[in-house]
Amino acid sequence: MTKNIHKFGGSSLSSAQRYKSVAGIILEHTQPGDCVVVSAAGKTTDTLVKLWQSYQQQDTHVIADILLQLNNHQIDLIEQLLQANTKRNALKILNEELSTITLLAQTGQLQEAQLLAHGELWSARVLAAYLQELNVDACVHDARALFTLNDGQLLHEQNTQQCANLIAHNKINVVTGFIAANTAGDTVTLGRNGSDYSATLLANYCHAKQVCIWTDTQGVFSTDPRKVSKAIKYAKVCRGQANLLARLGNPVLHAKTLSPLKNTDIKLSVRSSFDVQASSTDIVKEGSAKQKRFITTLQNIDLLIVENLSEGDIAHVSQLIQHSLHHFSQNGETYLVVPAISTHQVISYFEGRANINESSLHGCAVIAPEQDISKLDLLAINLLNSHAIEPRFAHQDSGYILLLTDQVIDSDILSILHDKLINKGQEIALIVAGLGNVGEVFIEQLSTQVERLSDDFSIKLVGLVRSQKMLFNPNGIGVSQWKTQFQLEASDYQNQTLLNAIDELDYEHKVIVDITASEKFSRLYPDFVEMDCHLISANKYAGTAPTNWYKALRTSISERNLHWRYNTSVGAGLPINFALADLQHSGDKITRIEGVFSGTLSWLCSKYDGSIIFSDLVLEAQKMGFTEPDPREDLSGRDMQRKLLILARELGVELNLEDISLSALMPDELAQGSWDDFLSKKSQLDSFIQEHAKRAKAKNSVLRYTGLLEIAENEVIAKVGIAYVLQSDVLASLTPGDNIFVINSKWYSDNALVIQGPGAGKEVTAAGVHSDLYWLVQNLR
Ligand SMILES: NC(=O)C1=CN([C@@H]2O[C@H](COP(=O)(O)OP(=O)(O)OC[C@H]3O[C@@H](n4cnc5c(N)ncnc54)[C@H](OP(=O)(O)O)[C@@H]3O)[C@@H](O)[C@H]2O)C=CC1
Ligand SMILES: N[C@@H](CC=O)C(=O)O
Repeated sequence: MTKNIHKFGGSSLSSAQRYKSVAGIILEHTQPGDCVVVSAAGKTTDTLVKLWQSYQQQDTHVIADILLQLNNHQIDLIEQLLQANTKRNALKILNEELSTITLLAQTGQLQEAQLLAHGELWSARVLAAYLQELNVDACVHDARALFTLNDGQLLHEQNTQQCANLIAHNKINVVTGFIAANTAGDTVTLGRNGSDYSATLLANYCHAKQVCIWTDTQGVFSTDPRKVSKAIKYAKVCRGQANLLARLGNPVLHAKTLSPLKNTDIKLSVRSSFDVQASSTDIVKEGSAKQKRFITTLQNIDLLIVENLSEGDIAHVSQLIQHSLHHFSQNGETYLVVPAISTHQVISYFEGRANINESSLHGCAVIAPEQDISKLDLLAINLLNSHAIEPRFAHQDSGYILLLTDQVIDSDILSILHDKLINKGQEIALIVAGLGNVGEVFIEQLSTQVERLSDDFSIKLVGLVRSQKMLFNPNGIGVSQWKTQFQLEASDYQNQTLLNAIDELDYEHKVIVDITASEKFSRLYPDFVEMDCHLISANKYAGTAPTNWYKALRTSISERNLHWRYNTSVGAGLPINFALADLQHSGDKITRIEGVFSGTLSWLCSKYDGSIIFSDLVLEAQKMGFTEPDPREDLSGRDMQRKLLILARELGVELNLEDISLSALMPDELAQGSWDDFLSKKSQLDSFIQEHAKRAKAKNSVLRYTGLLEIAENEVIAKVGIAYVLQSDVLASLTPGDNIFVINSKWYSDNALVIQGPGAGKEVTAAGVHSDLYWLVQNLR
C-alpha cells in the first residue's frame, strides 16, 4: 500500500552530490510502495524553455549551445552517479533522445510540452538507476501513463485506476513530476511548480497518508526568512491560511498544490532536503492548528476589475499564466490581482470582461486570525504612513489585509512591519527540566515574569521534567498548582515521549530551560534544536562537551536563528557572560581572567577555620542548595574546570576539558564509588584539608580554590586548583559563597575589571535563569 509520497524539486537535484543526498533521504524515509516524485534537475526546465524559444526563432547557434549544455549536464550526472552497464545504457538513451529532439524539430513535429517533459524523465531515470545501484528496489514511472486530462480537466476516476494498476506496492516508485497526457496521448504539463501538484494528485489517487515536499527552505515562515531574520517558522499551518498565502505572494506552496487534498485526511509537510534534521511545517486540516500571523510582499502587480468572474476562469487563467491568482470583492466590484507581466494575456482571455483598475503596484498582505484583522489593518496603515508610504489601494477581508502601494516594501520596512504586526501576541511554550533546588524557585518566580512579559508574548509552561517523571500539557500547566498537578498527573519519563510531545506543540516559539545537572539530558540538545527550540541552560554539560559536538550544536542553533543562553552556568546570577560578550562586541580583547568561580568552594574555604570539621561544612553547603547534586563534582574541581571552559569558549578559545589542568580539593580516592562510600571515608577528606590549611598557615596564607585563564598570542594557560593566598589578598577576605572574576583586557590592563558577588544559591541562580529568559524574549520581539 502507498503510504507516503515524497517530492524533490529541482534545487534538491541540482548536482550529483544533491542526488546522493536525496538517495540518502529516500533510504532513510521511505518504504516499499512509497512514491518519489521528481522535478527536472536544477535549472533544466528553464534551459528547455530557452531551447523551445530558440527553435521558434530558428536560432541555430543558440540551439546548438543549449543542446550541448543539456547534454553535458546529463552526462556529468550519469558519469558521477552510475556505473558499468547502467551508465552505458543511460548515455545511449540520452544520446538517442537528443537526436530525436533534433529530428522532430527539423521536421516541425516537436511539441513544447513533449520537449519540456525530458527534464523530469531524465531526473526520474537517473535517480531510479542510482537507487538500484544502492540495492534499492526502485522503478520509474512516466506520469503520462498515470495522469490523463481531457480538455484540460483531470480524469480523476481513470487516473485513480491507472495509479492502482501501475504503482508497485513492493518497490520505491520514482515518478516524473510536472507532466501528464491528454486523451490523444500527447504530452501536457501541469504548469510551473507542477511537480508539487503531481505529488498531491498522486497522494489523492493512491489514497496516501502523507505528502512530503522536500525543498530548499525549512518550511513555512511568518515572512520571507531571507529578508527578515526574525521570521518565525511555524510547525503547523492550516490549509485555508496556506492557500491564502499561496495566492498572496508566498512562493513556498502553490494554491493548486493544495487542491487535491481538499476533503481528505492527507497530511502535507514541507521539509528541507538540505537540512534533513530540521523539523518540518505541516499543512493541516482547518481546526487542527491555531491560526497564525503572516506577512507577504507583492511586487509588480496590476489590479483588474473583472465582470462575472467564475472559479473556472480562475483555474483557466492560473493555468494560462502559470501563477496562483487572488480575487476579492469590494463595493460591488470583483478584483483580480495579476502579475503585471501577465496582464496582457489575462485581459485577452477575458475578452472585454476585464479592465485595469490600478497598475504598477507593489505592497504587502497580512494574514492573521479573523479577530485580529481590524486592529492590524489600522496598525499596518499607520506604520506605512510613518515611513511615507500611502497605500494606493487597501482591502480588508476575512483573515487578511491587502495594502497595495507605489513603493516596493523593502526588507527594512518588512522587518518593521513584521516586528510590530506579526511578532506580537505570539505564544511561547516553556519546558522546564530539573525541579530541584534551582528549578523549584524558578517556577515559583515564573508567574510574576509571565505577567511582566505579557504585553508582547503569552508564555505558557507546558512541560515539567524530572529524572524519572514528566508532566506535559500543550495547553499549559497551572504555574501556581504545578506541584500538585505533577504529583497527580506526571507520567514516566522517556526521551522519545518528551521529544514527540515537543514536536507536536503548535507554538510560535519553544524554549527548553535545562536546570538539571544531567549530561544525559544535555545530549538531547541537538534534537531540541532540530525542533526549533531555544535553549536556556544552568546545566554546564552541553557548554563543556567535546569541541566537535559543541561546535555542531552552535552551528545548528545559528542556522535556525535560535538562541542559547547559559549565563548561570558560570557565576550563578552574576552577569559574567553578559559582561564578556559586551566587552568583546565593543572591540575589547580579554587577556586574563582569574578568581574564584565556585560558590561552594568559596563558601567552604572561607568558612573553614578548623572549628567545624570540613566534611560537615560540605553537608551544610549541600543542604543550602549550593553544591552540585553530588558535591564531589565541586570538590574534585571538575565543576570549576567546566566553568573555566565555558568562559574560554565565550572568548573564542578552542579548548576541551582535558586542556585545563586541575588539582582536586579532596583525595583522588574519594572520587570513586557512591555518595555513601564517600560518607564512610569522609575523614580522609578532613585530614586532607587539615594538612593543606596547616601548610597555608605556615606561609601566612589561607586555603582557597582558584582558577586562571590567560590568553597570550601563542599560548593559553588554563588551570584550576588549590591556592594558598596571603591574608592581605582580596581572595582571603571574600564573603563566603562569593565568586570573584578579575578581568584584564586591552581596556582594563593595569586596573582590572572586577565582578564579584554570590556565586551559588537557589534564589540568585533562579533569578539568573529568569534574566536569560527575559533576554531571550526581548530578542524575539
Ligand atoms: N545550585 C546552585 O547554586 C547553582 C546551580 N547551577 C546549576 O543548576 C543545575 C541544577 O542545580 P540544582 O537545582 O542545585 O540541582 P538539584 O540536584 O537540586 O536538581 C536537579 C534536578 O534535575 C533533575 N534531573 C536529573 N537528571 C535528569 C534527567 N536526566 N532528565 C531530567 N531531569 C533530570 C532532577 O530530577 P529528580 O528531581 O528526579 O532528582 C532534579 O529535579 C545544575 O546544573 C547546577 O550546576 C548553576 C548555578 C548555581
Ligand atoms: N556547585 C556550583 C553551583 C553552581 O554552578 C558552585 O558552587 O559554584
